Amino acid sequence: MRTSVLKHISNPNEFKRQLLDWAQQFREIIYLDSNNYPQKYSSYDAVLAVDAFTSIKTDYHNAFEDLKQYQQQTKDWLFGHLSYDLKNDIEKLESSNFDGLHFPDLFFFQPKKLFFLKGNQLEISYLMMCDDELEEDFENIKQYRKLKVKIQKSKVNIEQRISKEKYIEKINTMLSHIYRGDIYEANFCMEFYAENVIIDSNQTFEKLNAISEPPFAVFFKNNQHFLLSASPERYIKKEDSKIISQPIKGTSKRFEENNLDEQSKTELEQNPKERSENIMIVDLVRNDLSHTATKSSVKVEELCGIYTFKQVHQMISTIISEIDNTTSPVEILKTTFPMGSMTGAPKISAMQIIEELEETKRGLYSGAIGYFTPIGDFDFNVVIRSILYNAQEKYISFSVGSAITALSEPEKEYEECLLKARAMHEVLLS
Ligand SMILES: C=C(O[C@@H]1C=C(C(=O)O)C=C[C@H]1O)C(=O)O
Repeated sequence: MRTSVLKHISNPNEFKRQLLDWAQQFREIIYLDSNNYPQKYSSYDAVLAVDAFTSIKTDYHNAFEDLKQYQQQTKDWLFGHLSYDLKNDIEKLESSNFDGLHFPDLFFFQPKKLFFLKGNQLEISYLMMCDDELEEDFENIKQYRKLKVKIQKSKVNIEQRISKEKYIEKINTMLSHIYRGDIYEANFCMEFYAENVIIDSNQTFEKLNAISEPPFAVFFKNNQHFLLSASPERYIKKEDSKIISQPIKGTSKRFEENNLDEQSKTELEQNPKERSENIMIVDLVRNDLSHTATKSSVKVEELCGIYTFKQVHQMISTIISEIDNTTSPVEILKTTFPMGSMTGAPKISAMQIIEELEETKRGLYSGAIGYFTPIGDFDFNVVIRSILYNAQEKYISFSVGSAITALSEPEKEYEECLLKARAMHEVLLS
C-alpha cells in the first residue's frame, strides 16, 4: 500500500526546518518533534504526516467506536487528535462552557505522505497513488527556502478569561470540595485569549519550540485550525504488548544561576505537596491501565523522577503494563482517557467539579495528539503549553492549569499557572 525509501540527511536540524516549511502548502499537517530530548521510549526524532487520503471527524457521540472502526478498516498510519470533551462519550458528563475555537472533538487522517527522521536517517513513505512524486518532493524539500511573504500580523492583545480575584475564589471552592471529601485532587485550568488576530502560525511555532525544546512538540493544521504545542508530557504509548504512561505532576521554576536552579530542583523533588499530587495520579493511572492489563502486569517503573526542560523542572512518573494481543488499541485509549494528570482523583467527580468551576470548554487543550501505526501501536502526548488558533475566526487561545490538593495555597497555584503561561505570552507578544 505504501512505497518506502531511505535517505541520508547530513544536517537533520536544517532538514527539519525545511520539511516543516515545505509542508505548509497542505491542508492537513501533523509535525512531531522530540527536539533530541534524551528519553527511553522515543521512536523517532521527528515525524511529518501531510495530505489526507481519508479522514474521520466527529463530535463526541460514539466517537471511540467510530475511531475503532476507522483504525481497524484502514490498518495504516493514522494521525490526529482526541479532545478533552470525548469524556462525554465515556461518562455521563457534558461540556457547556464557552468555546471560541470550535475544533472538532475528534479528527484523524490517513496521510498520503509521511516522513520519519531518526539520527541521520530519513524514511519517506508515500501511498502508492502518489509515489511517483516522492523523489521530486525530496529534492524540493532539500532546497526549500521559505518565501518571505509578509503576513499582515496584527497586534495581539491577550486577555484573561478569569481574573485573579475570581481565580482565588474558585480555588477556595475547589478546596472546600476537597475538605468535604468529594475529591482528593483536581486540575483547575484557565484560559488566556486574543480576538481579531492574525498570526504566522509556522513562525509562532518555531519560536515557541525554540524557547521550550520539549520532547512532544507538535505543529498541527487542519485547514483553519492550528495547534502549536510545546508539550513536555506523554499521555500514553503502545509498543507491541507494552503500554507506557508518563504523567507529570509537580512543577518548579528554572533559574539562570546554577545554585538557585539546583535548589529549585531539589525543592521540587522533596516537596510533600508535589510528591503527593504526583502519587495520587500514579494510583489513578495504575487503576486506568488495570482495565486492559494482563494479570499483575501494571508496574511503576519510575516514581517522581525529576526532569529539566528549558522553561521548567517537572516531576514525572512512568507506569507500564502488558496487554494481550486481542485488546484493540482504541479500547486502551478509551479506558484511560482523559489522562489523570489533567483531571484528578476520583476522576469522574473531579471532571464534574472542573466543568462547574472552569469557564472555558477545554476542547483540544488537555486532550491528546499523536498517531497509530499500521499494526495498531500508538503514541500520544498531552496537549498543554500550547497555542490554539482558529485562523478563520481570528481567535487565539492558550490555557494553563495546576493540580489542587488539600495542601494547595491559592496564590502559589496562581503563580504556577503564570509560570506555565510565560512561554506562550512571550512568543505572542514578541
Ligand atoms: C495543566 C497544565 O499542566 C499539568 C499540571 C502540572 C502540575 O500541576 O504540575 C504538570 C503537568 C500537567 O499535567 C498546564 O501546563 O497547563
